Parts: sequence; structure tokens; C-alpha cells
Amino acid sequence: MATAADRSASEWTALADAIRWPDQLLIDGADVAAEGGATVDLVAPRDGRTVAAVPWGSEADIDRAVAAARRAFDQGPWPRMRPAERKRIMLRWVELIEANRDELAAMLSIEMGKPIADAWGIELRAVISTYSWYAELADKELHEVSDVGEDALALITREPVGVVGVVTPWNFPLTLAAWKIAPALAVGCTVVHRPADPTPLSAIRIAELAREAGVPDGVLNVVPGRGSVLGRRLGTHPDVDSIAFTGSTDVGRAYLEYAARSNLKRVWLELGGKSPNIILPDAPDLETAIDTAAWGIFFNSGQMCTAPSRLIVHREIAEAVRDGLRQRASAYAPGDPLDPATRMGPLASRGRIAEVAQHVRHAHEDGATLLLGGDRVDLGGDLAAGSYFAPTVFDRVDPSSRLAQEEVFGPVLAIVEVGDEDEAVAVANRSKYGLAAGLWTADVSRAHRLSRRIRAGTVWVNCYEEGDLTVPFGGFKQSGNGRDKSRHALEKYTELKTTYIAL
Ligand SMILES: NC(=O)C1=CN([C@@H]2O[C@H](COP(=O)(O)OP(=O)(O)OC[C@H]3O[C@@H](n4cnc5c(N)ncnc54)[C@H](OP(=O)(O)O)[C@@H]3O)[C@@H](O)[C@H]2O)C=CC1
Ligand SMILES: CCCCCC/C=C/C(=O)O
Repeated sequence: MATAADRSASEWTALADAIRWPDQLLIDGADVAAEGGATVDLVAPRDGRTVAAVPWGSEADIDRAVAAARRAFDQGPWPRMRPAERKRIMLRWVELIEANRDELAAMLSIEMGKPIADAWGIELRAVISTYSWYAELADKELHEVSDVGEDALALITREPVGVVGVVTPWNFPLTLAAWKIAPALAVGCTVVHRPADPTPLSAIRIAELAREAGVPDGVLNVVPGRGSVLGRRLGTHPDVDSIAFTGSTDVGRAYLEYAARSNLKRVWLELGGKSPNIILPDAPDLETAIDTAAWGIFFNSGQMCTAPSRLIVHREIAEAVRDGLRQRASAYAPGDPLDPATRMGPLASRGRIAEVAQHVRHAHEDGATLLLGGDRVDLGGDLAAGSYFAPTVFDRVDPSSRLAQEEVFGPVLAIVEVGDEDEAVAVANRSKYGLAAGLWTADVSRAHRLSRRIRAGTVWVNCYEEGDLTVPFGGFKQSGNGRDKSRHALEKYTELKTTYIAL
């Protein structure tokens, strides 16, 4: 089976150097310059080099894109097309993504520093399976007939909501965009996508492939640009019917306000997390639990909304867990993202170093004990200007302290010791977030009992970050509303219509 390791680091570097970066916005099926020809530099966190000029859209460009999406929805063929035809076009798109998988993976390694093994093996795999899963769902039965008696016929149909503003982050940029764009397009919506600052050009490349596959003009438009300006314009636009956003809780709140003061568009939010990962003394395999705890927090440099960033450990096994984490940390020493052996790359931008360092400072101030790391790493040579941060672990973290409560979005783990399962659950739930949780126990009754008590959208038992397109993903509490993935995602992109016919 093919893997990213089929190419060497120097071969991936040559491929990355040869990337043809998109240099135009994609609106209404056309490559267009941003208003006034504005661009900003794309700086690679791998080495601090400027690699491309990003077309930098304005409010006027959002207006153009929304007008195109509106036309494509109100007058175009996409929502009216037979679902089997939409499916055929989307599956052709999937083939093109597969054919361009190496280039797209290298784009991610350059744009946001994802290790090429993860970009190729995890992210592009997720992107391909998401687009194909929703393409296949497009022509499956979505409607219902209600039994209302002999003298009437009641149809419950799902209709596309209309124009969807998709606003996505940079940590799993193509996957999180696919989780929204794929179901929206499958049911016949049209989309204006505002990708995150660090990852604008891979998003445009995906839309170019959609166009090549036959997705009609105006159905998928991509406009990078200043997030607060474009986000506000999309969020308040009267012709946008729905917003699907993944990002921070603060910005999610802004989208709710925009909807309230404009057209009450539907707002779907997948926000932050501070996920607890509880290891109890009866964990079926402590070594696997420790491996997974380390992988979970250092994977993607900790830049996961689901990162298991609060390790809640029973006192009896705390010492073994600490030792295990110390041993495993060296495997995550940051390295060149274009080397297929690298397990942890840089943070997604230079600015993120200061943000993560501030959380480390707070942990020190609040009395936590530093076990490992805690600082920026200079890889020297060509990578000296890269944004690398050491795998970091704090022990004896007060569950009310800032490190235990605030999302770091970096490779920083907080260990909290507890004395029993009730305390573990209480600490786990002591958070404004409720996105995900982990639980390690061999006792199946305890697993069910505790997972019911944990307030989170996903509880992983004896595993972490496992998933499948068939299961929904989203949060309780301030981690958001609605669900990505699975048939449940269709709730976000459809309206239910009742047609009641007297017979
Ligand atoms: N759930 C997830 O997967 C993710 C969660 N996050 C969380 O967000 C934190 C910060 O990361 P960051 O990348 O800054 O992510 P944010 O979600 O905070 O998004 C920042 C983007 O939103 C824009 N923005 C700022 N204010 C507004 C507003 N009022 N209306 C609309 N858009 C606005 C910013 O634009 P401008 O540059 O103009 O200010 C920027 O483009 C992370 O530390 C993490 O906690 C981040 C990424 C993914
Ligand atoms: C193996 C993990 C794939 C998950 C992709 C998306 C998750 C994003 C997040 O948690 O931020």
C-alpha cells in the first residue's frame, strides 16, 4: 500500500518547490483577481520563507461570491439536478482529488506545517472519504411520508437551505472544509468558502478540481481575506441562508450576533475544546493508554479542537504515567514537516509561538510543575526561522487554573491527579467546553456509567480520535451546536418541508 514514505524528504521538498500555487480567487467558476489586485504573502511555518502571493479578497469580493452562489442556487442547475447526477459529478471530483493527493498534501505541509505523513495519510484520506461518502448519500432516500389517515397525504421533504457561508480553520483545513462543503453540495446547496489565513491556497485548489469535475459555476466559490472583515460580511449578508463555522468560541459568538442582527440565518458552530482524558487504574493496557495520551496531545502539534489536553489520572498510576510520557516525548521532537519520518512539525504560524508561550507562562505562574519542554525549538540551518515548539507536559495542574481551563491549541499537556472516579468526572466536567473526552477502563459497566456522566459530544473509551464518517462530530456546552459528519450533518444544510394534501 502506498504511503508518504514512498518519497524521501528531498523528493517531497522538490515536489513542494514545484507547486503551482493558485493566484486568483475562484468566483462563479472563474479565476478572478481580488478587488484592487490585493495580495498578501504566504509564509511557510516550516522555514519562515514566503512561498506565494495570496489573492486577498474584500467585502466587495464576498458580495460578488454571494451573488454568484445566490444565482447558482436560485436559477442554476445544481439544486434542480437529479441527485444521481450530482453524485456522478462529486465522484469525478473525488477522483481528481485522489489524482492530486501528493500535491495537496505538500500544500498542507507548506501552508500550515502538517507533517507530510499525516497530511498524506490522515488528512487527505479523510478528505477523500468525506467527499465520496456524501456523494454517495446524494441519491439516497431522504424524504418521509407520514401516515395521517386515509383522507390526506403528508409529505416531509428535505430541501436544500440555500447559500451556505463556510468558514473554516487551518488545523485540519481540507477535512473540516470537506465536512461542511460535501454535505452542503450533496443536497444541492451552493457555497461561499472563506478559508483560514494560513491555508487559503489549498482551499482554492480543491475548488479548481471541483470546477474541472463539472461542478457548475457559482456552486463553490472561495474567497480568502481578512477574517474579521469577510466573516462579518458573510455573517450579516441578507443573501446567505446559513453559516457553518469551525473555530474559536469567541468568533462563534460573533456569528450568532451577526445572524441576530441580519436575516436570522442558521448558524452552526464547531468551536473549541479542553478535552479530558481519564486514565483509571483498571485501564486494560496502561502502555497503550500512555502511548495514546502522548500521541493525542502532540499529534498535529496539539492544534486539535479535540486534543486530550487535560490528562486526568488516578493517583495509583500517576507515577507510571509520568514516566511513560517522559519516555515517549522524544519521538515527538519537532522536525521538518516534509520529512516522512517527522511525527510533530511546527506550529501553524510564527504568531502561534507567542500564544502558546503565554499559556506556558500562565502555568508557571499558577504553580504547575514543568515535566518536559516549555519553549520554542530552533532547528537551525534552513529551518532556523521555523515555528517549532517542544512537546510540553505540566504536572500537578490545579483543575481550576488557567492551563486546565483555557484552550492552548499547542503541544501542551496538563496532568491532574484524582483519587476516584467521582472526582475524575467532576474534574472532567469542570469546563465551559464539552467537545470530546477519553476514558480508559476495562470495566464495561464503569465505562457506560462514566461516559453517560461526561458532558461531551464524543466519549472515546480505550481509544482516542477514532471515528468514521457514519458517526456525528460536535460539541456540548460552549463547544458549539449541530453536528458534522454522518447523516446528522444534513440537518445543517436542509430545511424540512411539510406538504399536506387533502385527498
Ligand atoms: N475548533 C477548531 O478546530 C479550532 C479552534 N480554534 C481555536 O481558536 C483559537 C485561535 O485560533 P485562530 O486561528 O485565531 O481562530 P479563530 O477562530 O479565533 O479565528 C480567527 C479568524 O476569525 C477572524 N475573526 C476575528 N474576529 C472576528 C469576528 N468578530 N467575526 C468574524 N471573524 C472574526 C479572524 O480575523 P482577523 O485576522 O481579521 O482578526 C481570523 O481570521 C485557537 O487557539 C483555538 O482555541 C482555532 C482553529 C480551529
Ligand atoms: C485522526 C483525526 C482526524 C480528525 C480530523 C478533524 C479534527 C479536527 C479537530 O479536532 O480540530
